[in-house]
Amino acid sequence: KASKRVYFNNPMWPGEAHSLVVEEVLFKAKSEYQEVLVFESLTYGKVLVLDGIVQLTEKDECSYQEMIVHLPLCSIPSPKTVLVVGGGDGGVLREIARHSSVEQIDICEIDKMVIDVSKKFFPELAIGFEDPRVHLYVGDAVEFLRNAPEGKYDAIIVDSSDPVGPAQELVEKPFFDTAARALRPGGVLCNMAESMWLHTHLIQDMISICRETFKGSVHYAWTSVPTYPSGVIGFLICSTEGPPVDFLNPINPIEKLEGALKHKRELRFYNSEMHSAAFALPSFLKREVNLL
Ligand SMILES: NCCCCCc1nc2ccccc2[nH]1
Repeated sequence: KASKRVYFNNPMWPGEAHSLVVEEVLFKAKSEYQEVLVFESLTYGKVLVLDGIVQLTEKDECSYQEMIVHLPLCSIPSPKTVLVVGGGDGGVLREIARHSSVEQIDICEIDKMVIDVSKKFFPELAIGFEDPRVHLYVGDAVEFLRNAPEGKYDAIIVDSSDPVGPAQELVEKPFFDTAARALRPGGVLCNMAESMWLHTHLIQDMISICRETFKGSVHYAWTSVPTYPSGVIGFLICSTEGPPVDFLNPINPIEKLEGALKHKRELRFYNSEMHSAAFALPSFLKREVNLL
């Protein structure tokens, strides 16, 4: 069976391309917001692509999903209310469900097709929607947050796609202002924050906005995702003014997480050493972005 190769060229990574061998295309359609593609790859399992950008593969999604959730949630004592912006594939919900202190998980995803496609093709991620603490809102997160009660959330996780489509508004100041207002004092925000190799200007812009909006602390952390061009993705992690948050030394030890397993799947990437290491930054990045 001849398999073909797909090449991912994109203005987000000019001058380079990432490619994967395709065994079989499983789904391809245009939603109200973006093109949604799912295919079986030769070596990374099933792959979810939105507007030509790989969002996740079965093989390496654990790196992104576990780090974007446990870096913030393991940094605050017993998180209870969490909001997910984006995250329609369900992987972030699956990871939040490991925290037994969490009582309510709101998720605001704009594109229903992403949810339906994940439930059909990525059951090991969409399992996150089965947790009884999850409340799903399909709509625009800026609108959702404008109507959210002040100080409602302990943590907000922004699992967005790139700011070149429906997620454009999730890197702009109004969004950060509404997120800060919806967080309790000492609450934490964790956003997907692109690649240190490719997007230091965008990272700097986000940091500048967050330094104004979040009077607690602002940190950049990163992880390895082989199927993201440049091989890494970063996270911008902020806390509002209030009880200080020490992101570099997780207070919720990993044992508590393992113990809270609801769905019998062990952590494949996150642990407390990877947590602390994620905040270690290369010298060029420390020079190019003002993190302290
Ligand atoms: N919603 C999951 C995160 C999606 C991130 C996708 C992504 N991965 C990238 C790698 C390099 C440049 C831009 C990128 N955008």
